[in-house]
Amino acid sequence: MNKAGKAGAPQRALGAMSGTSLDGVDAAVVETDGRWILGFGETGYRAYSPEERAVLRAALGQWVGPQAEAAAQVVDAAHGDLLAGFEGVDLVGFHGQTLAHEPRGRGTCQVGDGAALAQRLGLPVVWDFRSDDVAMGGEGAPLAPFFHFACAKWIGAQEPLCFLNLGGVGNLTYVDPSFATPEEDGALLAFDTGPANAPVNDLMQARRGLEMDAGGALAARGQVEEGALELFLAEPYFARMPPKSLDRNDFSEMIGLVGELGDADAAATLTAMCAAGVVQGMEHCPRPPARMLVTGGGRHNPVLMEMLQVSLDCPVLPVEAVGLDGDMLEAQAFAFLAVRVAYGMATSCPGTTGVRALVGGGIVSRPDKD
Ligand SMILES: Nc1ncnc2c1ncn2[C@@H]1O[C@H](COP(=O)(O)OP(=O)(O)OP(=O)(O)O)[C@@H](O)[C@H]1O
Ligand SMILES: CC(=O)N[C@H]1[C@@H]2OC[C@@H](O2)[C@@H](O)[C@@H]1O[C@H](C)C(=O)O
Repeated sequence: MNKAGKAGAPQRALGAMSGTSLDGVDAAVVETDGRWILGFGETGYRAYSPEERAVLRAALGQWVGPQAEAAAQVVDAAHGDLLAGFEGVDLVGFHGQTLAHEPRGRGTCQVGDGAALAQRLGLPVVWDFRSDDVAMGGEGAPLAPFFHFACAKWIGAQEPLCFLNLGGVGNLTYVDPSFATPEEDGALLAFDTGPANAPVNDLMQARRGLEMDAGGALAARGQVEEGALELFLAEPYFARMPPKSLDRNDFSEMIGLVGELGDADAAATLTAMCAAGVVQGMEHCPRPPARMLVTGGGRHNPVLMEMLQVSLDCPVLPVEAVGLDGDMLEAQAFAFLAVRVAYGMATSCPGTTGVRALVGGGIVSRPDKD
């Protein structure tokens, strides 16, 4: 891998992400030369059916075997359906679905066959973005930070700022836009903040048979149990210096901390845990950011957004405040990263994943000509 690769001709890249909440596949087009965002294009979404979701859920934590293979088939079919509907695309960035993530142990596992997708779409497909980073001593996640750097430039940011993604897991990127490139030491710091929506979703599923606490309505009626919150923050993960990353189910026992509480208090406490992980994480930022731009489904939860706002000294805003699309930022990130991989440019650095040196992960699969 030539990590010193340079930006090239503009490409229209289509990125696709199947996130930890297992709701469906997001896809989005980005025009980029690998360094700058030149424009945003069409977006799309393909929800998983309840049956497909059950197959994916059953495979979480599986590295190989029939359940992982069944999950891979679901992922391949859903991506094939969704991505075939896009036109005028030069290449595809295919994240796949993370089933297991243990960067200091067995590695990282995203299912989905990029070579088969390249045949089906008749386009080059970049995939397996995380493995090289892990092999080089990195966390393999988060990978969106290089795209966040480009977003900061796109919106004309002059002051350091944070991007916060609140999906199943939370991840934070501190960007200093005074640097010219994301690879420079100090331009980026990134890490997973802790569980975000996953524990609340699990609670809603277990107690009410619902997917989520829509609008934070249940949490809004509850009281935060401070003792449980303290126990949560005593987890060694929070004292670890970043970069650091999590698997979706790393904090699944959190639900046990609220086991004795009523539904509303339990929802309020799990929501507060998500916010507290972020607030704790902010201590690692080299300078206070001028604003925090929030992406991912958690930005739709006003209780969570308010908990963040009261604890942080900067404005906490959905990314829509600066004209970005908070439902598509991750898919756009993998479009952008695909072009960087194609041009031999780095996709992570010591500040984003803790990798030893700059690394450009990813496999490029091209369709057969005949
Ligand atoms: N209106 C809403 N009210 C409350 N919570 C919401 C709302 N909309 C979405 N969410 C939360 O956001 C979650 C989905 O977030 P998102 O789509 O960003 O996850 P993801 O991309 O799968 O996760 P990750 O970024 O961890 O891979 C839902 O499962 C839910 O918990
Ligand atoms: C191993 C893995 O798939 N991690 C995801 C997950 O979902 C959110 C958080 O945990 C982040 O670390 C990462 O995704 C984003 C897109 C990233 O790599 O930047």
